[in-house]
Amino acid sequence: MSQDAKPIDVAVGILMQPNGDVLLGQRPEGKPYAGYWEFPGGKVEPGEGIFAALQREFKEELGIEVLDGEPWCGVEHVYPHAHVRLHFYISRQWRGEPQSLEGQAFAWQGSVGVQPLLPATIPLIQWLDQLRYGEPA
Ligand SMILES: Nc1nc2c([nH]c(=O)n2[C@@H]2O[C@H](COP(=O)(O)OP(=O)(O)OP(=O)(O)O)[C@@H](O)[C@H]2O)c(=O)[nH]1
Repeated sequence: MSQDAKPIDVAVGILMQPNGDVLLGQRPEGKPYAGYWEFPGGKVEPGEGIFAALQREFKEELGIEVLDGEPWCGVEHVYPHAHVRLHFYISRQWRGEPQSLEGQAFAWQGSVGVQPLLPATIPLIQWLDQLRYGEPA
C-alpha cells in the first residue's frame, strides 16, 4: 500500500483492572507482524463508530463485552503494509473473561514485559506507566 494512502482507522482497547493490570494479545499467524504483542482491537468498518468497532473486535477476538471506554490518545503510524490511525480507549468495565477465540495468546500485565510489541504501540507503554503510576517522562 502506498504511504500516501488515506489512513485506516483502528480501534484499540486497553482493558484496565482496578490494580492497573492491562490486557495484551499476540498477533496470530497469517497477519502482518504475526507474533508481535498489541492491545486488542482492529480496523473500523465503513460507517461504523470507533467504539462500536472496539466492542465488535473484543467480542470476536476475546468473547468480551466491553461496557465502557474513555478515548485516551491517538497515534498515526506508517507501516510498509498500511498507514494506520490508532484510536486508543481505556476501559475499566467489561463483562466476561478473555478467551482465545482466534487461537492467539493473551496476557494481563502490570509493567508490560511481553515482547516484541508493535512499533506504534511501544510509546504507549511509557505513557501508560505515567497514567497508572505517575512516573516522570
Ligand atoms: N489492535 C491493534 N492494532 C495495532 C496496534 N498497534 C498497531 O500499530 N496496530 C496496527 O493496526 C492495524 C490493525 O489491524 P488488524 O489487521 O489487526 O485489524 P483486523 O483485526 O481488523 O484485521 P483483519 O483485516 O484481518 O480483519 C494493524 O496494521 C496493526 O499493525 C495495537 O496496539 N493494537
